[in-house]
Amino acid sequence: MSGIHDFIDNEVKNNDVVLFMKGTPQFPQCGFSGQVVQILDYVGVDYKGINVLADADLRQGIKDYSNWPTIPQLYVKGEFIGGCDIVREMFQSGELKSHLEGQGIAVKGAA
Ligand SMILES: N[C@@H](CCC(=O)N[C@@H](CS)C(=O)NCC(=O)O)C(=O)O
Ligand code: FES
Repeated sequence: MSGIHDFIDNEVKNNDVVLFMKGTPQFPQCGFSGQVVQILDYVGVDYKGINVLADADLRQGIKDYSNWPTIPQLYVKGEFIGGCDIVREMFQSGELKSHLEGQGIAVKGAA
């Protein structure tokens, strides 16, 4: 358990934008994860996708780490942002882009 916690901790602290998801950015294996992939790609931000389906301990571990019951989960600069609903709302309001820019993270897309 602490091994998974440390793995997650390292990933979210060493990558500006991390998406814990089902499947990969190239091949999402759930519509909720796929929606966040589409949004991040549209915004044009670089991110690391981590497939929780590859590891049952990781799938549970990220829920414990974030105290959030579902996948996907988006992290920006080590901070938990939310799941699909929250990311979509932030995207629609423009808050996602402004939050990324406020953190000094490049956004290259039209949004
Ligand atoms: N309303 C959620 C949708 C995500 C969701 O419901 N995920 C479910 C189905 S993919 C989940 O992760 N269930 C626990 C699991 O599969 O481990 C959100 O905003 O992210
Ligand atoms: S895997 Fe069935 S809803 Fe996500």
